Amino acid sequence: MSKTAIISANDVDVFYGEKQALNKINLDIPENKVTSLIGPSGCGKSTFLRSINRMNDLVDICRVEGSITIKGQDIYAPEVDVVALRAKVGMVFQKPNPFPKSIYENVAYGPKIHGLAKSKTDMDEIVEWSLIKAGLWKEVKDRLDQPGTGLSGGQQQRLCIARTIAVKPQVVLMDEPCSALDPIATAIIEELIDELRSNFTIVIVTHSMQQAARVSQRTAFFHLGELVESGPTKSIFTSPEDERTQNYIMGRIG
Ligand SMILES: Nc1ncnc2c1ncn2[C@@H]1O[C@H](COP(=O)(O)OP(=O)(O)OP(=O)(O)O)[C@@H](O)[C@H]1O
Repeated sequence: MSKTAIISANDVDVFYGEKQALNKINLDIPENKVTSLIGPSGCGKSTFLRSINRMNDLVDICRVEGSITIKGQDIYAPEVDVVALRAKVGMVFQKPNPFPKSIYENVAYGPKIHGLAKSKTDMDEIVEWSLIKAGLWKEVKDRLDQPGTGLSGGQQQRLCIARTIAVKPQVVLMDEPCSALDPIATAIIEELIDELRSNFTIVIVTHSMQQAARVSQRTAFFHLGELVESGPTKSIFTSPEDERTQNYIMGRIG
């Protein structure tokens, strides 16, 4: 594991039943940077992302082998509390999915179940901090009691980001967080991702190479369940070492 890596995947294999979706993945993910996972459809990007917070545990037929460590701790060790792990490694999904509750309650939910606020004042502060960090505070501060589902798609996605960061995770996983958004909402989220990396380590799956180039410092290219290469985003896009990466970047595959 390199010195600056917060997440380290070592020989990770993932199977769905008999079918192997990931083959011997070795990847170090550095702290306080944005790492994007790119590659053609079905190459295993989401599977890898979901193995970082054990979301794959929810799929009965899914089996993970090898090891993934976060700050040196094996997240698949038997003593790991998966609920606590998912607070430490939060996730933002493709489609904004706020709870059918108020804006305030959407953000307060995580801190409440993890006992992070001792008083209403504490909770108010956490909610405000999270909404500010998610770039949503100004737009919603006068209507915190209104339903989160009443916001626009882009605002809902920022609400989901606020909800994720409210429990102060170390890592935020994002699975195509802009794919349901228009270009303006996408640009706002991309700017936000750049700001968030000072507090969090971000791993993002994206189909858009332009997005990977805009938001990430590191890029990992997956193909048919293999990690073909990874490195600084600029090098991956301007001088990839492997022909498969080159072909993907030139639009010849995927
Ligand atoms: N729940 C599941 N059950 C069975 N097979 C699955 C499941 N989820 C994914 N797979 C298979 O694992 C492989 C990798 O899928 P995955 O969704 O990780 O790829 P991806 O690169 O994220 O694709 P996309 O870009 O289309 O989202 C595919 O062959 C897919 O069919």
